Amino acid sequence: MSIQSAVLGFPRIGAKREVKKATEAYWAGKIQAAELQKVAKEQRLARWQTLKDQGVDVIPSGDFTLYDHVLDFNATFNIIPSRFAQANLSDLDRYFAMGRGHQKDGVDLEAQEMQKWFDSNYHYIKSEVSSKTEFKLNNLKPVDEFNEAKEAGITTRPVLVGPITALLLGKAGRDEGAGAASFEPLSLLDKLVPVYGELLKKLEEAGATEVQIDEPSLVMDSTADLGAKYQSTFEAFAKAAPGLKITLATYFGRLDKNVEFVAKLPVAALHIDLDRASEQLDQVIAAVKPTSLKLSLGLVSGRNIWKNDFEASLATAKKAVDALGADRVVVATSSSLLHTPVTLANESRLKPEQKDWFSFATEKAAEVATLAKALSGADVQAALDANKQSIKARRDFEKNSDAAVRERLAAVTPEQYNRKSPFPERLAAQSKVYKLPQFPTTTIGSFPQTKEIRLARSKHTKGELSTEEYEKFLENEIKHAVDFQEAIDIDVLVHGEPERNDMSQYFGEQLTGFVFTENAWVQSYGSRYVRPPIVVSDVSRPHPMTVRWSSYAQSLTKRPMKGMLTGPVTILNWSFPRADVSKEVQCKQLALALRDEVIDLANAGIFAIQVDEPAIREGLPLRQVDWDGYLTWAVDSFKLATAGVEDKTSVHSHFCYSDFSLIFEHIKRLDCDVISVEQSKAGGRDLVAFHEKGYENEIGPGLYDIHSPRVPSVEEMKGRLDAYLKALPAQKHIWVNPDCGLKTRAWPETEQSLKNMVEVAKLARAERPE
Ligand SMILES: Nc1nc2c(c(=O)[nH]1)N[C@@H](CNc1ccc(C(=O)N[C@@H](CCC(=O)N[C@@H](CCC(=O)N[C@@H](CCC(=O)O)C(=O)O)C(=O)O)C(=O)O)cc1)CN2
Ligand code: MET
Ligand SMILES: [Zn+2]
Repeated sequence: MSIQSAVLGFPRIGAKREVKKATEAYWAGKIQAAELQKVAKEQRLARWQTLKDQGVDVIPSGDFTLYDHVLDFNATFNIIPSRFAQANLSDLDRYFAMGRGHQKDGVDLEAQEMQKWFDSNYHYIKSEVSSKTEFKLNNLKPVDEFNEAKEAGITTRPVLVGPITALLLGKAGRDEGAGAASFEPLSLLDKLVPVYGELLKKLEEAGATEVQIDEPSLVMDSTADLGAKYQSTFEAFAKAAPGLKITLATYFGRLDKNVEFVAKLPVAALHIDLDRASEQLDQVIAAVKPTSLKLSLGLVSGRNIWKNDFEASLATAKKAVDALGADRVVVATSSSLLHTPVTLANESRLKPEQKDWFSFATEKAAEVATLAKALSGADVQAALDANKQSIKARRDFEKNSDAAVRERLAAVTPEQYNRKSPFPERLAAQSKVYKLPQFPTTTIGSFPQTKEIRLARSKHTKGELSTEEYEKFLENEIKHAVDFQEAIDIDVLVHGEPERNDMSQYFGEQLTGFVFTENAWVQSYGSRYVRPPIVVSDVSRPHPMTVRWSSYAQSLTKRPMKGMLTGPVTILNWSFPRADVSKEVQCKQLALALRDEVIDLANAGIFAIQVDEPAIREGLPLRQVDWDGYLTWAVDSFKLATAGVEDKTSVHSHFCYSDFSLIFEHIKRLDCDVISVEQSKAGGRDLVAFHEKGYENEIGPGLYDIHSPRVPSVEEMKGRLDAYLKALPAQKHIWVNPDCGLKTRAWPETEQSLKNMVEVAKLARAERPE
């Protein structure tokens, strides 16, 4: 009996970022839709061929996307808010408009809200549903892509977002009007299921024998009471397409008690994540044993880049084989591989001994295939031996540690976690340094990362531009940003971050203990990708990282300059962490490195220092019982990084991606002088908690969405500010700022948007004199 290997999903960006380049060229009007579709097709074929070449048995289809797979789901099932449905746009432009907004030829559409995909740095587009949503098959993308693969000679397993997860991830849209606050997206399940069943039927008719339905929500507390809904849903699917074998995929965490109802569902196989939650294996085996379910073992991580330890994986798999029999076991990736880079093959600068520690998506596909072959009794001894050697070499390296870093961390005292005085005293001390107006205006840090900036950096990396020339270039950029902010009358300035390729990678590149890559891009949202640095050993700061740029910027102006750092939790969450040391230790090592930087900035005369922690919320464990453990070390790390300065220095932080109400007490414990939060798409939803819990420190709720090129009008932002003021009636100190940094924007829209924003602050000051 041979055991099958399966890959749950593969990166869709292309090994050389082909999809980014083509979509951006299309948006810029440089290529036509047909050219874009041609690139998309080439990429789909290349992905299938890669997986086939690596020896994978079960190859996914339908997981390719030009923007986001949840947006694809919405387009297929006609979850299209009326403002998009009514717009005079092609289907493709309507699709992109839903993801990124549209402002052209008199059409002005705000993008839909983005949200983090579970605990990852991937963002999906949040569906807007309402009682007016009419599910129907608006397109047949999953069937078309299945057919496309079939024509290329590859039989695939189509992948679909599960209906319950899809609805749980959505929200009541504007079309619901006044009833939106009480509208439950899940109430639409009964209407969605028959249409979903129709799609399954069409896949079956097209010749599919299997389908993968992703229900990652099953690893969250929110599904504990949904057993009956899952049961009726999957019963309906079994009826709609009786010939289709369904693999119900769960990932990113453990099923816990949900496994009791999940094991009874009328599906063919259950997939579990043994990378994130290996502890669930015994419980799951016990639950599925009496049934006829197959168990798909998620052994090869879809979330990190470490080479799989074959010996450990095979031991785990044997446990399942012994309990269930070989015919009921599948070996798979833990989740889709979209969170990992495409291939190690394009990394030429990693030292060979380091390269040998890693596996990216293509290499992971080969790992799954090898594991399945090993379990099926095929002769893969050479591969097993090579793997054993690599793992041993890594373990040997991991024995090294930096004594100075370890000793410093061990010697940290409780006082080092806290500012010297409480907020009101700090505020008094800070007001003596700079007297800011009411509704002070600021931005979140970055200004447009133009083509010129990227080109200069790329030339500098390649040695075509000297360090002196590059730094002169950056100074000019900073000067331009400072002059602009003064000209439009911003109160607290930033230097604009032109020197950074990415807010976490930039720090990773300057700290000891990280390695970084050349082409290892991972999709963050739409056409925006990141190259997460990799933590391989103890972390320390060999030299100041940002002081030079902030000091230069401050030298250009009398207005207060805000220094700009990425916080320890965010650097860690946006890196690939090492696996041999706890995240807490890695985070606190980062915190100590940043603490020195914060103190250096203050000593250089920087008045305000913003330490961004946009990823603190995303790293929140998926099960609530695990929250306190994480939040304790995460918040402590931020405090350790920031509390070393005197009262007169203003510590800011910034958070994007809403839903802070859940972790509000911990946000409070950060004890920032000022925090800015993304809020424009959430319409003030998160501010309720700040009011109800009596938050006293200063807040800057974002006035406009920066992910979209559209320019918000004064009226629009003034309306938003008024709504925020209503939600925060007792709050004395409200800042006026955008939702997030402006790096993905171009200058023309940035100039106009910020001018409008300053106008809004001035209107508000006139209405509420001090
Ligand atoms: N890590 C991370 N996660 C995050 C964020 C973030 O800023 N960083 N922000 C939130 C939203 N996510 C985002 C993710 C990426 C980008 C983004 O702008 N990415 C850039 C790449 C940034 C980068 O690393 N740029 C490098 C390399 C740029 C490049 O493509 N260079 C060219 C050469 C220059 C040229 O000719 O243009 C090349 O290599 O071919 C640089 O500036 O140096 C992109 O996709 O375009 C923005 C937001 C949440 N998660
Ligand atoms: C994703 S949070 C971004 C914060 C950063 N300071 C910026 O302005 O780009
Ligand atoms: Zn942000």
